[in-house]
Amino acid sequence: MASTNTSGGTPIRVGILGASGYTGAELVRMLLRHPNVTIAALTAERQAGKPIAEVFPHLAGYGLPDLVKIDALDWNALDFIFCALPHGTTQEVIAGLPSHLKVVDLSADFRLTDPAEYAVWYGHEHRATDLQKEVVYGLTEFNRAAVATARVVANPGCYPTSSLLPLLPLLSKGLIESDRIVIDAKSGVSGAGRDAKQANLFCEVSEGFAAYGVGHHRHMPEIEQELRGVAGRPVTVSFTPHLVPMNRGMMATIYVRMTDGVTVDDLRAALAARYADEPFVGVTPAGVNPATRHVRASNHALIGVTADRAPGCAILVSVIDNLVKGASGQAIQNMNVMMGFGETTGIDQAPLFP
Ligand SMILES: NC(=O)C1=CN([C@@H]2O[C@H](COP(=O)(O)OP(=O)(O)OC[C@H]3O[C@@H](n4cnc5c(N)ncnc54)[C@H](OP(=O)(O)O)[C@@H]3O)[C@@H](O)[C@H]2O)C=CC1
Ligand SMILES: CC(=O)N[C@@H](CCC(=O)OP(=O)(O)O)C(=O)O
Repeated sequence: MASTNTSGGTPIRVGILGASGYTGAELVRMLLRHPNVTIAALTAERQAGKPIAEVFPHLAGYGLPDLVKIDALDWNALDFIFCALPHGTTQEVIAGLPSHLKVVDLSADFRLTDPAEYAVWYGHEHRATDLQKEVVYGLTEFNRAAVATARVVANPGCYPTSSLLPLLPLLSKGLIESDRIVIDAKSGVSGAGRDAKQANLFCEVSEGFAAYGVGHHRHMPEIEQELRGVAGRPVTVSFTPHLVPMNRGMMATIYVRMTDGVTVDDLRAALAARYADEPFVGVTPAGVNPATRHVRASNHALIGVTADRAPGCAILVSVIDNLVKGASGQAIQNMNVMMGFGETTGIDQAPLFP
């Protein structure tokens, strides 16, 4: 039941570092149906030595390699690496890889281009500043050309992905003010990873929901970095994430002030035009707002635009699946671009509904 190559070419040999985590499992699930890929190596830390089916029973029967420690890998037997390790553990690992390997890093370790800003938000010095200079930020729809020639791509965070997809086109066209952006975001609990933490226990997350990282979440500088790039000046956002009692899914409800003379219909038309040729990003019709279940387990993003009662203001509702477009799906999308495969290959599943 391993993946079969229908393209005629030799499949590339892929290694997944952190395969015993949630994003690692999603990479395996989707890559199993990718015709240009052979899953050649899977790593874990505490779970090393086990068959992956022991850690994830849903992945039994696919002929997958066992989980091993990173230092047991033969890099010469691999062509491409997905790095799905916790942030802070990744910089030295990727900096130490032989140069024939292309890499998509799902962690936050290479997303901030300024190491000084990284040190402020992540609490330690950046450990691979030379490599940082060549890493490309992989919000695919906005960086396709640079991703195509990159050796190492930093996959965006889930909150930044859901926030930037609606905001970048509107800000770059001068349709919204850059100083009045409020992002109220919600994530499913899988966003916190599979590691056991008290805050993620059933009794802590069920039957209620909570804000966290209020006023200081580390995705703020990532969002602001990318908005600054299109605005041409510093942008400060108000961003509050919430943990909601569902396994997967993410919604960013974004409040913006339109520039003088701009209407909500202008915003919707600009987003629809920007994404008309994009396979994974859609804009809902007037009066329709997207829900997380409309993109569940898919690489799709959906954006709704509605007038606010406050004059001159609009509300953008943006949904993704945090584990797919917010992580593993976008990582495969980036691999497809880096390797010259069809961009939707292996990730063209329709959303799972209900
Ligand atoms: N979950 C999400 O929705 C998203 C996650 N991300 C990012 O992707 C990365 C992976 O996230 P996720 O899959 O949720 O994390 P998990 O906690 O579920 O998995 C982490 C993986 O890394 C391994 N690992 C942990 N510590 C080390 C170490 N010191 N050395 C080597 N391997 C180690 C774990 O192995 P073991 O199980 O053996 O301990 C496990 O395989 C993170 O950087 C995360 O921030 C990005 C976007 C969204
Ligand atoms: C629910 C939850 O805890 N979510 C994570 C974000 C997941 C993600 O995208 O984080 P990285 O930047 O680490 O890749 C958080 O808030 O830290």
